[in-house]
Amino acid sequence: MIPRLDARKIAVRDDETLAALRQGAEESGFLTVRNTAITPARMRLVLAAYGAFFDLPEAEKRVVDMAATGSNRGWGAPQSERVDPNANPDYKQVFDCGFEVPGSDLSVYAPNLWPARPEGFHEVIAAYYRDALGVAMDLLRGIAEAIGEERGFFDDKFAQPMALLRGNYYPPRPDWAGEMDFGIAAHTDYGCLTLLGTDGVPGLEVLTPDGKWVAVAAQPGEFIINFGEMLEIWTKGRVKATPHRVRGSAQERISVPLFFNPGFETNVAPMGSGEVVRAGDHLSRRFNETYLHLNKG
Ligand SMILES: O=C(O)CCC(=O)C(=O)O
Ligand SMILES: [Fe+2]
Repeated sequence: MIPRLDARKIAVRDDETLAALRQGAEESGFLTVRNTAITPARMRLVLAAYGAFFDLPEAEKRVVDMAATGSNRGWGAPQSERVDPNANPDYKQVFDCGFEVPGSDLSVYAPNLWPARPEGFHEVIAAYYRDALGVAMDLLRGIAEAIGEERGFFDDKFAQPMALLRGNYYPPRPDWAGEMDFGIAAHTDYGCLTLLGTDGVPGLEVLTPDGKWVAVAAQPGEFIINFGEMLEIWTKGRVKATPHRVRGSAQERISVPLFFNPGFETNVAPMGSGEVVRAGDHLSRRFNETYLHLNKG
């Protein structure tokens, strides 16, 4: 149901692989990709860096708490985000970093907040951010082709991507957790494409068209790819933004999504509609709805 692809075959435009890529984008809204430029060993290093950060005493994480800022850079405490208004705030913790545009007063391009420890965290994560952007862009070129656009259709729109890299830490599912409590509650991602690395522990569940939640797992080095609201709007519903969630289990878990979003001014209105929906407005609205410290309502 969820296509499992080889990035090397996407690169050489293997017909069968491109057909599976299209099917993943247009039907389930999820697929997996292995053999990208990011090796399993590299991914384990990144997961270990996030793990060491989340292990720090809370007081140290508070130094880079995004709640003290007007943007989403740094640490997000448990219950700091509510992605589903019908569920309780998520029990996960996060660390977010993103694309910086020096001098910009847009919060989506705000400066990153880096913790002093663990040693090497900034270097490991920033280097991964850079390389993951390249992998995501390559996948998006494949998607452009799969939906009948020029291969370079998205290139200029992603020159200053509002790309957000997140480390998610899910502790073992708390014993107080009830029906309305999730590691991350049901949601669709807000942007275009999400490149998700995980430590291999199961937990992600994806909603199928017939209303069933199915588990999707991948080992470090294999990525789960899904698509977000902007790309669904932009492609007139051709590419699917599929709901997903993590309830959590007795095993702790780390996942690392890169949310790959175009530049602020990019028009993501349905292609050819003549309407205007600025990517930055959509993303800012969704951030304001879901991060409790940005919630003005
Ligand atoms: O942890 C996962 O597998 C999914 C995380 C997720 O959906 C998100 O951060 O948007
Ligand atoms: Fe998500």
